[in-house]
Amino acid sequence: MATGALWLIGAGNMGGAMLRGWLASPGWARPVTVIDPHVAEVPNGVTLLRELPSGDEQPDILVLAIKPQQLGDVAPLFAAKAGAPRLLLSILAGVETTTLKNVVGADAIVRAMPNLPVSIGEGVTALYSSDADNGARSEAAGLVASLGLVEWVDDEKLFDAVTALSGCGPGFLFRFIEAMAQAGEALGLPAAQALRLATATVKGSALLAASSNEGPAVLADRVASPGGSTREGLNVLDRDEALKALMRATLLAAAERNAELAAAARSG
Ligand SMILES: NC(=O)C1=CN([C@@H]2O[C@H](COP(=O)(O)OP(=O)(O)OC[C@H]3O[C@@H](n4cnc5c(N)ncnc54)[C@H](O)[C@@H]3O)[C@@H](O)[C@H]2O)C=CC1
Ligand SMILES: O=C(O)[C@@H]1CCC=N1
Repeated sequence: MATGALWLIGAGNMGGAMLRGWLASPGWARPVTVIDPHVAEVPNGVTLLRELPSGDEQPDILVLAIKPQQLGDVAPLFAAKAGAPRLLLSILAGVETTTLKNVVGADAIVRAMPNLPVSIGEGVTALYSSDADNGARSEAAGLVASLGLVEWVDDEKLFDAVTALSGCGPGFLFRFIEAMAQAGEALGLPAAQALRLATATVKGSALLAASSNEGPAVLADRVASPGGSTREGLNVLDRDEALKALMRATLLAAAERNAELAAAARSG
């Protein structure tokens, strides 16, 4: 297991989730420094700094996990440094490689789009790099492998799409669970019980879909006996492609926002 120092700039919702995932992964051996002016505490063994150290010291791996709108705050600190990290892993939605190269630099830059379940090793991390060699690519992939599924994206233009799907996706699914539970409640179930049923149903269905050789359309048909109640419910979701149209509009709105964030970061 690699042992070079890792600096994590920003340990909020997502940086914190990655940190928890890494520290829980077997054999994790890198010394970690969190740089965050606001985070209340960090796990045992992790160093906390309130700002990027001045001077030319650089880590082996720098993980950038601030908000895209906060990039301008750290830019002058990086500009003042003579060197650059060996590998930069940026999880900033929308912010492109060219912008990262201008602001931070690094021998190799890899964009990563994780999602919140990385904190329990069940996440998805999409990766893209225009300049990393095979060694740096496998190092980046190895870094996130313990956090769940890893998928490379070949074209940076598709990064906004994976961000909308798997990066934002947990947010949409949490909303779905909430809506399903509330619908159960409207049919008379106690709220807490409805939430338990909805959460376990989504979990079990996702596990089954992930382990099955059959696609979700076939699996849905397995639940829907002809003339039965599931079919009546599916008819509501399928009428005028109601659910599909809603998901298309949802992902499009998220992808368009990523493109706006990229444009803002480009213009500094
Ligand atoms: N929340 C999510 O599910 C996902 C977020 N992302 C990306 O992760 C990044 C962070 O998002 P969240 O964690 O949700 O935001 P957040 O607001 O929870 O975390 C940002 C952290 O950065 C810290 N910070 C602010 N200014 C700083 C500075 N100058 N130096 C060091 N740290 C600073 C804040 O104190 C905070 O702890 C964003 O770029 C977002 O696009 C990517 C995938 C999923
Ligand atoms: O909402 C956001 O901007 C970030 C990007 C992916 C998930 N959360």
